[in-house]
Amino acid sequence: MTQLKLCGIRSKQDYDLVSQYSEVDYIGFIFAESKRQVKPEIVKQWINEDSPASHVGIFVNPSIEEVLETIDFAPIDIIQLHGNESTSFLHELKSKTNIEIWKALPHTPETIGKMDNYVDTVDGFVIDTKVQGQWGGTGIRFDWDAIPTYVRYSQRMNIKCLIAGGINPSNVEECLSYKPIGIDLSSGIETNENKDREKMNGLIERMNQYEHSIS
Ligand SMILES: O=C(O)c1ccccc1N[C@@H]1O[C@H](COP(=O)(O)O)[C@@H](O)[C@H]1O
Repeated sequence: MTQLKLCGIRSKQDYDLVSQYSEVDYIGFIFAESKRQVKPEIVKQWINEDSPASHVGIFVNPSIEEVLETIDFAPIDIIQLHGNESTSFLHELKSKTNIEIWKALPHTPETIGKMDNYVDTVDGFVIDTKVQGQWGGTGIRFDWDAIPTYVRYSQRMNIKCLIAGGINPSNVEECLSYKPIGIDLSSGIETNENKDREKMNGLIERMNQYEHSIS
């Protein structure tokens, strides 16, 4: 089954809702400046450490100290970097944390070249839509005809790659038809800034329907 990451958890209620679905592989928290920003000491109170899902912390151009302080508080399994972080920063971060690091990159004609720069340093990629002045969580999709290129690259390099940006219950089957390794959603499962049970049910139902239709 396609890997599933749900991101931008803002409350215990959001966390408990998304944790109910066995299909969820990753649960993400935004520690960067955003309407979805959460504090590590609060996140620590929400996380169930026995959860089968991995917990992902999202940062944008953080300092090493900021990441270390955050993961000291909150039991985070994966660091996702959504800014302009350099490979030397990533090396240093890896040596100081020794946990999985994913690099988020905006989809552009140059993205594969950028992945080449990072591939030996990171454990995974997230490809998101490029939106001027925003780092992520935009609810806007990119041209999904590009997905197979990212899939081929990540299979060749044996590295994880999730597709993000504007995926929602209404278009998830179309997205899955491009055969991504994993998908990452935030806005698409929200209503009035909360994760929405109906949208979650719709998402999982359609993902399961798609999987059955190809099996
Ligand atoms: O969601 C945010 O507020 C956010 C802020 C800063 C960096 C990344 C952010 N979210 C990431 O965006 C995609 C999901 O986007 P969408 O809302 O589904 O279009 C995902 O990678 C989040 O980690």
